[in-house]
Formats: sequence, C-alpha cells, structure tokens
Amino acid sequence: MNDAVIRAEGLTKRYDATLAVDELSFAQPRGSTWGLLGGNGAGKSTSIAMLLGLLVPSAGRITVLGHDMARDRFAALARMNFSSPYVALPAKLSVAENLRVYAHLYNVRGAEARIAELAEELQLTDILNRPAGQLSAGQKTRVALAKSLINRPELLLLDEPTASLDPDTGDWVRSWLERYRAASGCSILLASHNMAEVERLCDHVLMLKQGRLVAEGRPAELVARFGRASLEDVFLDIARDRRATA
Ligand SMILES: Nc1ncnc2c1ncn2[C@@H]1O[C@H](COP(=O)(O)OP(=O)(O)OP(=O)(O)O)[C@@H](O)[C@H]1O
Repeated sequence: MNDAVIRAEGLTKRYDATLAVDELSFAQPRGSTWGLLGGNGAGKSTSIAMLLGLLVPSAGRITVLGHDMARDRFAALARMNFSSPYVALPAKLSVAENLRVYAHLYNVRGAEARIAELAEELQLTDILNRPAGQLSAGQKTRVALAKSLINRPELLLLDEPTASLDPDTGDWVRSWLERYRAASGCSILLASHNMAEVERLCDHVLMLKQGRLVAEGRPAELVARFGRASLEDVFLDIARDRRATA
C-alpha cells in the first residue's frame, strides 16, 4: 500500500530474555485512525517508542510518511507528534512557556498565533500563565494535546489519551479528537485500554499479546468474528485464551 502513513515490517524488540515486540507487520492507510490494543505488557508502549524513533528495533523496518525511520527519522519526526498523560511537561514552566518551547523545537512559524489558536480550541486561554505542575488531570490532557498539535502533525500517536479523566472530560476529549481529525485529515494511532473509546474512534484495531499481533480488523468485524457482543468481550477472550485467535 503506497499511501500508508505507517508501515511496519517484521518489527521486533528484544530486551535480554523478553521479546517485547515480535515481528509486528502492518500498513496503516493515511487519514485513518487505528487502535493498538493489548493487556499490560503486550508491547504497545515499546511499539510506539520505536515508531517515534526513541527505541532502536532489534529487527524489522519502519516507514513513516514515506521516510525510513532508520535512515531519515528527522524528516518523519517533523511531520508527526505524540501525546501521553504519562509524559509530564516541565512543571515550573507555565502552559504558554511550555508551548513556546515545543513551538521552537518544531520550528513553528507564527508560534504565538499558533499557541493562541490552540488555546482557544482546547479551552486553555484562562490557564496559559499557570505553571504546568499545578493543573488538574483534564487540564494537563488538554495542554498535552495542544503540545502534540503545535506542528500541525500529519500523524498523531496517542498513548491512552483519556486515561485518568472523568467520563464527562473523557467524552469531551473524544469528541474533540473526532472534530479535529475531520477538519485536519490527520492520521491517528492510539493505544488504549478503553474499548468503548476504541469502538468509537478507531477504523481498525491491532490486538497484541506478548508482543505478537494476534488479531486485527474493524472493531465490528472482530466482534462478529469472535461471536461476541462488544470489543471488550473480544479483548477478554484474547487475554484469557478463551478462543482461538483470528
Ligand atoms: N526497558 C525495558 N527493559 C526490559 N524489559 C522491558 C523494558 N521496557 C519494557 N519491557 C518489557 O517489554 C514488555 C512490553 O512492555 P510494554 O511497556 O511495551 O507493554 P504495554 O503493552 O505498553 O503495557 P502497559 O499497558 O502496561 O503500558 C513487557 O514484558 C515489559 O516488562
């Protein structure tokens, strides 16, 4: 598939005795939202870290937006971004200062206007001067999203975008992401443990277990293939080996 935003071929990461990711291959089409699912320790974060060029694969090849990550990762990194509630922003810098640092790192032209635009869209205007360390979980999530959109990425990697949010705030973030991708055409790969979120946002899911890709397809397709009522049931079947994987 030539229009793949991410192409992984035989992607493998070994830590001594642990095979964290085991020959993962997939091609995600541009403009799609895909989910990376699996239980704790399945290899999601390791896969994302390799896609971001933070970890060097033990074997295999990654192409992002047409760039081979082993040879040309800076060209890809300029056109992508990442958000995770588990990566803290410098706590003493204000929200605006944090966004300026990232705007500078990504060489964003018209940085102040971009920050004002994102602050407006993500309801950050009233907290721009507040230190990042003093924000609530919901505010931190919105700031992390603003940070991840500062360079208008064509590919957005999201690690549990709504972890630790109350249902109302989680729903706000999911609705916001739906509007954002429709307006921007951005491709998204998201890791999540929230199956309702995945069913709502993802066109296609990759299910990992012990580093291996054990099932993939559209959420509705997987639910039908496993003869279950929801993606949560499919997840449990795979996690508990209740059915042959497909
Ligand atoms: N730096 C490391 N050194 C050794 N083993 C590691 C390292 N990082 C991860 N692992 C192991 O690799 C495997 C995959 O871990 P990973 O963090 O990618 O899983 P995950 O799917 O993101 O899990 P979670 O949902 O708990 O975040 C696990 O067995 C983990 O213990």
